[in-house]
Amino acid sequence: MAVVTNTEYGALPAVQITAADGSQATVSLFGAHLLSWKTGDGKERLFVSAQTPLDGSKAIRGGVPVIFPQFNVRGPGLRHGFARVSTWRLTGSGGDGGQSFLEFGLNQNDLAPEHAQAWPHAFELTLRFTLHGDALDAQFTVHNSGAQAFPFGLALHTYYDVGQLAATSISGLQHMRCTDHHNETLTQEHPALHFTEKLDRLYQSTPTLTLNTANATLRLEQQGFDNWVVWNPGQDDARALVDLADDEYLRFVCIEPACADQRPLAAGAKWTGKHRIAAD
Ligand SMILES: O=P(O)(O)OC[C@H]1O[C@H](O)[C@H](O)[C@@H](O)[C@@H]1O
Repeated sequence: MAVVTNTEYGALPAVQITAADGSQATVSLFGAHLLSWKTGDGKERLFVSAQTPLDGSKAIRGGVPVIFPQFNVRGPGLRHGFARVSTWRLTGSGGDGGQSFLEFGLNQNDLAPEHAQAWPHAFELTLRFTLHGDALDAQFTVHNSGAQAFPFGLALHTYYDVGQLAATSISGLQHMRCTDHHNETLTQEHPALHFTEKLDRLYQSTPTLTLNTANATLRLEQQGFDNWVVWNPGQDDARALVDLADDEYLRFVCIEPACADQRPLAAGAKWTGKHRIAAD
């Protein structure tokens, strides 16, 4: 049986689930933010900055920030949206038979007044994390519970602990077109994407990618998302981020299933995206 406990991460109330095989996930209610995912061997798979505030004053730098209702500045509202700075509800937990889950919900009644005013729509977000052997599944649903369509963008902005950036690469993007941070469109020629400088790229989605690090291979799968975003700030941008130590950029990459451009959701409709991260 899975064991679910209430805990704290920094000053943030969090929920921890431990599966029968010892794999474990810790999620703060602030942002429904996955802060730690350990596989059954005890290995931490996610990166969290040592400099990030953990008191709800700011979005958390690391783990899996939930981005909604807009990606970055691709919309009229708050950069990367309000979901990562809102307090969600735990709506379910439990599991057996090798599947242990935590589920979180957020709707318009949970929002701070300034966010509800800036984005005046009725909605219900559901995010379920499931531990499944050496894999973690995230299922993200957006329900338009109002009477009018609304536009949205989103992402699961996952920070992977890669140990050494220089020994890290991503395969599965060869021949894919992408847009970089200069807004230039290019085609990736090499089979593997390496990190030798700042990288901020938006690719069209593919069903599967592989993240290769010095110590691990992770297989990333998605269904329902439009894009993969790949980000590492590089040395100069890392220095400018107050919630990241100067050399921490050498320890993580973000690989994010996303719907970066705003898309409409009709009244009563639901969008669902699925993401699986499987360790070898
Ligand atoms: O600093 P944040 O608001 O968390 O954004 C962090 C990063 O998110 C995404 O990966 C974007 O592609 C980057 O351009 C951005 O810098």
